[in-house]
Amino acid sequence: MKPLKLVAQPLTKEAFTQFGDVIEVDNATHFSINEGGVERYHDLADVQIDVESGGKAIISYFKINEAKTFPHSFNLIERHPKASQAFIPMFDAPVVIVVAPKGETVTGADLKAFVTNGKQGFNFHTGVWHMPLVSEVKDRLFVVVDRSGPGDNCDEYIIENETIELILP
Ligand SMILES: NC(=O)N[C@@H](O)C(=O)O
Ligand code: NI
Repeated sequence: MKPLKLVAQPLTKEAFTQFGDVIEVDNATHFSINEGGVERYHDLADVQIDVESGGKAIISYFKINEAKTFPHSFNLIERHPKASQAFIPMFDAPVVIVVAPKGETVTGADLKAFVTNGKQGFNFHTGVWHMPLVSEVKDRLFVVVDRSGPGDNCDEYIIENETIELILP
């Protein structure tokens, strides 16, 4: 079967709107605090949590235990039906992500790959399909803002009958 080759496009707020938020200082609302000693880049992402059903926002670190080789073949994607999930890299290097619009089925044609500019994080909105985090470099660290609480918050989906290859730009 001919693989579907996914080539990442640059991550921009405009291109990512239907999937979530881009976390970056460029063009962000910002103001001086602490008597001018600190600049606050304010309200960069919409943290969506199902507090009404017992969910709460948590902050975690994700550390890459296993570097992936690229092109990276995958066919499993996932979504979080109860909350958003933000990733903030603790390093200055591009990160490749793959998303697909909300919905009950996904095909390879629905997938979009993005690559950060090395100074961006990203926040998947509730229910947005995404490839689980991968990196070509071991030990990279990410701050992750997502949810803990009752019930399952991770739906997995296998894209059938397609071989998808994610290519590093
Ligand atoms: N499983 C988990 O917490 N991580 C995934 O949700 C992911 O998007 O990497
Ligand atoms: Ni996830």
